[in-house]
Order: sequence, then C-alpha cells, then structure tokens
Amino acid sequence: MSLLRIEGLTRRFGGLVAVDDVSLDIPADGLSAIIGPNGAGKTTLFNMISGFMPPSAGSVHFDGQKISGLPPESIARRGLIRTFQLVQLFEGLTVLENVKVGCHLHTRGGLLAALMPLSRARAEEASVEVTARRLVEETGLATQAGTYAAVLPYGQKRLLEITRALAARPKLLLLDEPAAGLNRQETDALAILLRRIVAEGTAILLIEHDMNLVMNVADRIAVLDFGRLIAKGKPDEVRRNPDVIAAYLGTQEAARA
Ligand SMILES: Nc1ncnc2c1ncn2[C@@H]1O[C@H](COP(=O)(O)OP(=O)(O)OP(=O)(O)O)[C@@H](O)[C@H]1O
Repeated sequence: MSLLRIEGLTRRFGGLVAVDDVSLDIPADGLSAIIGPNGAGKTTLFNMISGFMPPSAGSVHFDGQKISGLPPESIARRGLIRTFQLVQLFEGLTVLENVKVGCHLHTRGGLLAALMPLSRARAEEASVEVTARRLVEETGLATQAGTYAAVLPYGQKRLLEITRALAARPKLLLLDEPAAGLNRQETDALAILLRRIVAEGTAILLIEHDMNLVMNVADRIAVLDFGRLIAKGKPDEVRRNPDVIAAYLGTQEAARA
C-alpha cells in the first residue's frame, strides 16, 4: 500500500489551473521526486498535500487516512513533515533550540507540560536534549549547536531546516527545493544526507530544480507540466521520455525568445 495517495488533485486560481487532476501514489520507502519547469504547479501540489492550501477538487490520503481538509499541524502530527522553498527558521534561537522545537511536536508542551509532575517534565526535556544532540551530530551541525540560526551560512540554514524536520520524526519528509542556493560541494553533501535518511527508513518526497541531484538520489520521478502529470518512472525512463524532453526544451526556447 502506498504511504501517500493523491487522487484527482486540482487547484484553480481564478481561470488558471495550477494543478490539474493529478493522481499519484508515493510508497513508504525510498526517495520520490517531483520535477517540472517553473510554474508547473509543484509548490502548489506540496501546499495542498501538507494542508497549507485547500484543493479545488480531489483528495489526499496519508497512511490510510484522509488528510485533505485537515490543518497543517494535524497533518504534521501524523508524520508528514515539510520544509519550504524559502528557509523558515527561528532566527533568534540557536541551532540546538531550533531542533528541539521540532522534537516538541511529539511532547506535551504548553499547558499540559505545566500540569505534569515536575519529574516527568524534566525526563521529557532530557530526552528531547539527547535526541536533538544526536540529530545535529548526524547532520554535521554539532559544532554549530550553540550558534544562533540567524548567523549561520546559508548552506547550514538549509541543513538545519532538514534537521529540525527530522526531529519531528516524519514518516514522509516533503522537501521543497532543498538544494536551492547551495554550491556544488554542499549539494553533494546534501545528496549523501538524503540517501542516509532514506536508508534509515524515512521516505522522502522532493521537489527540486537541480537535475543532477534528482537523477542521482531519486528512486522514482514524477513530472508536472502546466499542472498536469506528464510522466512518471525511474530516473532513466524519465530522462528519455519525449514528453519530458519537450517540456524542458519548451521552457528553454521560451527563455531564449
Ligand atoms: N496564490 C496564488 N495565486 C495565484 N496564482 C498562483 C498562486 N500560487 C501559484 N500560482 C500560479 O500557479 C502556477 C503554479 O505555481 P507553482 O508555484 O505551484 O509552480 P512551481 O512548479 O512550484 O514553480 P517554481 O518551480 O517556479 O517554484 C503558476 O502559474 C503560479 O503563478
């Protein structure tokens, strides 16, 4: 059974159909990627999957349950965690504190924590600390644990966003252009990290413009063009697909005109 099932998903903005009747199954393992030229509808699709935008039509099921119509926090609590195209961190918190915020999705927090016996609240906090330290170690941010997010170099901000998302213990991690703004070396390191996350059992669904990265890391690729799903398959199949080549050549020709 697929982990994420998208059926007939559609989003209109006035007369524009940004996502047009897309159906797609994402399995519970491996790395799936969605590619497509600028404006193809990738982010709009992500926004609908993660509850940030209601669909005009269609449905999304996650882990066997319907999630379309639920608010983003409720979808996140079920294990579907996303990052954004533009990095969104708590700039005034340190690296470790940012990761702890991710961990707190599954702790009681807030008023309930205040009502808990102190010993239990302390034990929970200690376990969050251990998890957060382990995660910054794994993603290579340990030496920056005490640094404020605001002053991190851009590549490490992107890494921190992924680390914080991992702290929320996703079953499926949605990454919106994680390589945007990274240099080649940082992108290579990202590829290794993504493969490690998948090997450790977390499925990833990725939107990405960097074709080298996608072709290197993806187990399967779906291609959107003008809101429609025009191809899906293994990287080699997609790379050779005439509709995909035409969609990308079309964009290059439009840019030259
Ligand atoms: N809130 C909105 N209101 C109106 N139109 C929108 C809105 N969001 C997106 N669109 C339009 O919907 C289409 C799909 O946009 P979307 O951002 O989903 O594409 P994308 O594939 O993610 O593009 P990119 O690769 O450039 O990020 C575009 O034509 C865009 O202008």
